Amino acid sequence: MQKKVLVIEDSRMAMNIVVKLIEKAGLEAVPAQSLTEAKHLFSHSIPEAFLCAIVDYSLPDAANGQAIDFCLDCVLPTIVVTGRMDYQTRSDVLSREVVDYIPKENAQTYDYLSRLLVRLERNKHIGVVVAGQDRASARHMLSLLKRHNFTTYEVTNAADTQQLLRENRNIKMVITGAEFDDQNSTALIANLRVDYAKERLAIISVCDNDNEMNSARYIKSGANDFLLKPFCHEEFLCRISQNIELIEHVEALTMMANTDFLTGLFNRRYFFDKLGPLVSNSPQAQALAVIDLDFFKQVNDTYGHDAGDGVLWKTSGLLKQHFSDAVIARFGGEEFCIFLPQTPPKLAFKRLENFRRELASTPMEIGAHSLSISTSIGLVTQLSADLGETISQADKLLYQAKSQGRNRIVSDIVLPAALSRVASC
Ligand SMILES: Nc1nc2c(ncn2[C@@H]2O[C@H](COP(=O)(O)OP(=O)(O)OP(=O)(O)O)[C@@H](O)[C@H]2O)c(=O)[nH]1
Repeated sequence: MQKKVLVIEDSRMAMNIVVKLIEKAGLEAVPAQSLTEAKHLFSHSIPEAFLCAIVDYSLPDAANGQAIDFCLDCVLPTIVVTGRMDYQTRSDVLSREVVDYIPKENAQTYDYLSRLLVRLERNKHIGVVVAGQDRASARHMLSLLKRHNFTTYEVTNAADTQQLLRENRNIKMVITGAEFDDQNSTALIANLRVDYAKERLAIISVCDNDNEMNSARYIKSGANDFLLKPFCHEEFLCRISQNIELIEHVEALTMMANTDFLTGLFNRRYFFDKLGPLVSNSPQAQALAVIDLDFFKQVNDTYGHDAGDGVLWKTSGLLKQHFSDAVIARFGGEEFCIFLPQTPPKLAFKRLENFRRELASTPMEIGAHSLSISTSIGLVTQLSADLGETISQADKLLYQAKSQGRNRIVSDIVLPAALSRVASC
């Protein structure tokens, strides 16, 4: 369900901008020009439907932040956007449990707000561990993180930190302090780095301001960033968000580098990187197949390149359906490669045969056309320790499948006649 954002703002211009940002973030704006209108709208809504509220500090019927209190009483994560930039207003806003305080200073204000909205939705799926902090600091940090929708964990010793990371793949950040029961902070950071690269897990060290050497020690032990105590609410959250955003950028780039844009399947390079070591360690009980669409050039020539793309996309979808436990890659053009882990030869053949039959017997609806598509498959069940060699062997078997008439599997296993017969489609 599309989440809603309550906006309480009396300036028509600011309202228009904020509503556009909300819609751009894929959310639904519920605009109110006064506190009274907001109360009315909210009382007629389902509270759980709201992601957050964006509130002007000063409104005609709520001059001193009463709209903020209303939203907080409704347990709405509240972002305050205001033209008032004086110290008193800022302290007054930040003394409440708001998500953030954003002064309307320039166009960047709205850019920041836009990123914050995206973050609030995404942060729900991101875990942050607060480790080795004194009670008061831990409580303060956890409260700030929860307001930003992060999933939070608190630990007091290094062993629990490592255990938590092993059990929760959603954790992308550890905020370490110096108050560990079993290990010092630099030792924990160095140990975490053995298993988690900087691009996978951000470690932020929070250190006391009384020792200028601490920050450098933590960074040299592997921390991504540090914060000196005492820090302010905004600085803490800006550092957290920037480090999380950096990890997400690297994840997105890695994804782009490893996948095929059209089908979303892995590409050839990733297939070799991931499977090369795996296959060389234990080539037994694995199967690998190269799958190639038949007469695909004719599809392009007859129906156009876009229709060809549609066929590739739909074929990939069917592959994902049939082989959700396998590693599937698009090797290029109309050729796919699939690695089936822990699959005995006959089962591998049967599963590929089911796929081949379904593809060949189900006309593919592409635009106004209904196309018959078939595949030829080369299957290897006795894998060599060298992945490249196995793929060449699968290619040779695929070539045989093509030259024997296409729409069939040729494998390195001896099968009963009934199974190896060409399916009539
Ligand atoms: N639409 C589309 N076509 C592609 C893409 N990549 C390669 N092709 C086309 O795929 C076709 C492959 O043709 P061929 O290698 O002759 O293979 P084929 O027609 O399937 O013939 P056989 O494999 O012998 O059955 C060529 O026309 C390429 O231009 C792509 O990403 N999208």
